[in-house]
Amino acid sequence: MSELAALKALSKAKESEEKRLQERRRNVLVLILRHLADHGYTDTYEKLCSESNLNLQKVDVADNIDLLRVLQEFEDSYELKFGKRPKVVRRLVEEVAAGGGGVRPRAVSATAGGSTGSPPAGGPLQRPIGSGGFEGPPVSGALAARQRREAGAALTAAAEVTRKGELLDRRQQALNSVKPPPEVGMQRIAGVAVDGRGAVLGAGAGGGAMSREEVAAAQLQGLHVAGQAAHLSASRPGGPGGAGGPGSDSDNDPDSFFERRVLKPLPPQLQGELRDLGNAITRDIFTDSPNVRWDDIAGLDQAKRLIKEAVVMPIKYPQLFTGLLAPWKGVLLYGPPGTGKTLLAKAVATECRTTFFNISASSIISKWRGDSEKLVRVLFELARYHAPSTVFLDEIDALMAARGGEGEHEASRRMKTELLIQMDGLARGNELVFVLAATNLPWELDMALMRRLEKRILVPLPNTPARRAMFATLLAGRCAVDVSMDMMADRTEGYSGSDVAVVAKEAAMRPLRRLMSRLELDGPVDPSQKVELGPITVDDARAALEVTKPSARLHEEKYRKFNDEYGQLA
Ligand SMILES: Nc1ncnc2c1ncn2[C@@H]1O[C@H](COP(=O)(O)OP(=O)(O)OP(=O)(O)O)[C@@H](O)[C@H]1O
Repeated sequence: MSELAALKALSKAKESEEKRLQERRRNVLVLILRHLADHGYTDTYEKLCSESNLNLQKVDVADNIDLLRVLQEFEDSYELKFGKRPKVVRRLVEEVAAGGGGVRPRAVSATAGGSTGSPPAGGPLQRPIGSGGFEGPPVSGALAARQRREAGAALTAAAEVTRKGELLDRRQQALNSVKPPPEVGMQRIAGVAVDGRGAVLGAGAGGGAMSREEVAAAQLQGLHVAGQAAHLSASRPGGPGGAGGPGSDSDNDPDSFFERRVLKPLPPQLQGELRDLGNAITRDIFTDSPNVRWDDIAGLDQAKRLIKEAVVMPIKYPQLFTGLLAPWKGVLLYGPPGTGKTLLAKAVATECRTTFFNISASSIISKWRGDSEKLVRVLFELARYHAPSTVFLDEIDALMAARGGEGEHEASRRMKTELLIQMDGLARGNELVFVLAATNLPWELDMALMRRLEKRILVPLPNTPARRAMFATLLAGRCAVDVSMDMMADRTEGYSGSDVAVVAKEAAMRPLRRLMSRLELDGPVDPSQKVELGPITVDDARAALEVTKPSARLHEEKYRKFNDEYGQLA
């Protein structure tokens, strides 16, 4: 082949490569447009149409292709090639850009298949340098090469900016550690005080002496942590009570980011006031997992088993639960107050990663009185839309006491009817939407509702081993060696789980009270003196048991009778 012919062939090959690249860029945009349209991101769709000069009236994806499938195939082929799933998305943390005061995302972990560097300044939303966009004439080979060079230079500059930013960040951190701003002061104290399970409180982390108020505040902070152990796993990082809050441990765990649920935008059929209601309900949806594990709930083995069978398994293995074995759509959890009904519902949502709608009857009644019928409709619409979902209706008795009673408000009657209609809809449909209703007064429920809550599960008072387990967890590391968990468990027959938590808190308060009164009497705190929060003694434990009475013994006989008549016995 002559030199000229070789050059011509080369240039032709380049041209067709350019063409393919252009086509690929356009295809990506069309795939994104289709994805946005299918998933209801209408505003973004419109915007992208006008920016890219494309729309789905002009072009559309070919049959059997969509973005999710493309991604899935990429993941499969990557796994085949490298023996592991690719990490497609990496977590970014937002931080104040050094110097500029703006917010820019910064990568904290690398993608499995990607680079470890930070993205260019400006963040991932910035149009990639050299992309050329779909609009405009095709990019020539020379131009593309120049763009690649420019892109390389821009990346280097961006990396430089990031490095400088990090240096500034580090300097800022150093400054902060010397002179904390007022709101950080409490965290500094808490850092010392949280260790307060029999811990030693000394000088603050900043090196300065702590004032008496600071020590007291720190103590209270420590107590607050104990108070959150209103729940067994409060001491677990990211556990309930602190789950998902800003700065919580789960925030620092890269994997918890991937557990966070991405909510779709509201369905387009919700318009006007229904849309407002939809927005209000969406705000109450847990996007973070409620973070309650089965093991966090002491005892209740039978209730756990029945709930797993009724709700968890059908979500995990839907193919086994069809026809006659179609899952129950309504489950009633009933029993004395404070026995773990809410915890059980949260555990279902955590274990199954369902969208969790937590609606208490009192909020429907107080917040939505006039609109409660519409609210119920929108709630179920959203639950279906975000399926698999669990709708937890707490205090259902307040909502669904027998209908038709004297003085029953018309709006309330309509709301109840709507709830029944919606539950019938669930029973007929195939969506994985479960209603978990909870009540302390099951005998007051409307019979029509009872019929729809097909599975009824008693959540009883905790037995002795369960109470023992609760005390052991709640008081871990706080007691003197001779405080016996068995004694505490034996002396709390008839107490509910939340009563047990109150006893534990009351016992933990006693050493704190002693410390507080010493602080009050002794005058200014000498920074070199160690201030000790002593352990809970046997006397403390006994006194706590003495002053805390069981709150849930009432109606014992009624629960038994109701369970015999309507409950699930095995
Ligand atoms: N089985 C249990 N294991 C661990 N903690 C429990 C248990 N039961 C109750 N608790 C404690 O009691 C608190 C209240 O529990 P929960 O809200 O689940 O009770 P509930 O049955 O829903 O109460 P109510 O009927 O009053 O709404 C929990 O936060 C937890 O601290």
